[in-house]
Amino acid sequence: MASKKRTIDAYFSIPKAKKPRESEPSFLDEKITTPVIKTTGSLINTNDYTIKSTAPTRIELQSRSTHPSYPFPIPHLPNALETAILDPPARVGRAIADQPDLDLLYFKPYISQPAARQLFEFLRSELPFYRVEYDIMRGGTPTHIRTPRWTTVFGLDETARFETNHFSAPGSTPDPPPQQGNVVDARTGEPIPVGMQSEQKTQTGYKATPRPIPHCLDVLRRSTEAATGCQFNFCLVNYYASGADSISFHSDDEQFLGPLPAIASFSLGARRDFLMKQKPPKLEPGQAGSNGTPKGSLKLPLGSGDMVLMRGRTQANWQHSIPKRTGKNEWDGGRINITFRRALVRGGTENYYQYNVGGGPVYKWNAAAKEMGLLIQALKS
Ligand SMILES: O=C(O)CCC(=O)C(=O)O
Ligand SMILES: [Fe+2]
Repeated sequence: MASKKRTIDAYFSIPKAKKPRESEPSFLDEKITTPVIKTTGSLINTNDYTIKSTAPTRIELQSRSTHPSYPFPIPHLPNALETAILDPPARVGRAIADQPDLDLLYFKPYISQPAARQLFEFLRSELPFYRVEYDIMRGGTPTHIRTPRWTTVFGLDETARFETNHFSAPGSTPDPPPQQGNVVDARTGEPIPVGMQSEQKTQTGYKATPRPIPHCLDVLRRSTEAATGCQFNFCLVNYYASGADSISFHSDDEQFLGPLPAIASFSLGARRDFLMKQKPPKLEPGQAGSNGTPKGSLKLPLGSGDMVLMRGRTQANWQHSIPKRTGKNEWDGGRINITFRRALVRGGTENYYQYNVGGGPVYKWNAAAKEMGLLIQALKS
């Protein structure tokens, strides 16, 4: 999925919504069953993610990230977990660069096992999730795609920032991020409208309604920046409820990330295989024959707490995927993937919200039913 060549002007304007990442035929996507929506189950947060010895105090529970763009407030991490995450990585990263254009740094693990388990339970319980659907043309045929995993996203590209008012709530953790408000131009500080409907209006504002990275994920973002020397302004979260959830081969090579993007990718929960394969070599114009067979490949069985930094020429030359798992491996208790990225221009913000939040309903983990439930129905019950 190499990006098409674009002019500089096009590069700095809002691109048309890019490609969906899924390349499975639609019948595969349709096989993903709609989650059974429980109207009786309560979605009130029971904090079932806590490990007994580090149960949050009442004060900790009062500390939450709030923002008009959030469907509900998102609690801060329990103090002990926050401290564990702010510690330097449990192991130094191992460079993997033994194949052409491959440049990885593999922390195995980055987060210790108990902290990774607790973070998994916390994020699954506390974040809003979406099952995004969209229509595309595939080989000339209109195709409906149902993203085969749960997704959510937070962040804003480099051209803008969230206005800060430096208010910190009583009982907040020692180093709270300032309360974050309106979206403003990074250079001028002028307010930028969000949630714009018409194409014309999106020249001045965002179609998307960007969400600030909540404190619980910002702690990990800051730790990752310190450990890698890279900067990140976006946080994408995938939840693979079982082996039936997946992500097909793709590259995160969008132009809005710039030419050599660094992407930090965390795994929490069940172990899943992360497959990488080299892109087929490009043909010179006029060159006859097939594209040739890509030679390079790699399999990393990512465990809870592991982090892979993909950098340099990796996205330009390699694809990656989390394939489905069937049979006895299918019911694995679930896996969360968190990626930190740096989007340079507005097109990145529009793309990420379109494909990771979309226009459908909000879901939240239902601890009693042990599945995602529709938020709106749970609140009514
Ligand atoms: O779940 C993973 O490890 C990979 C996720 C991924 O490739 C993506 O979100 O772009
Ligand atoms: Fe990816």
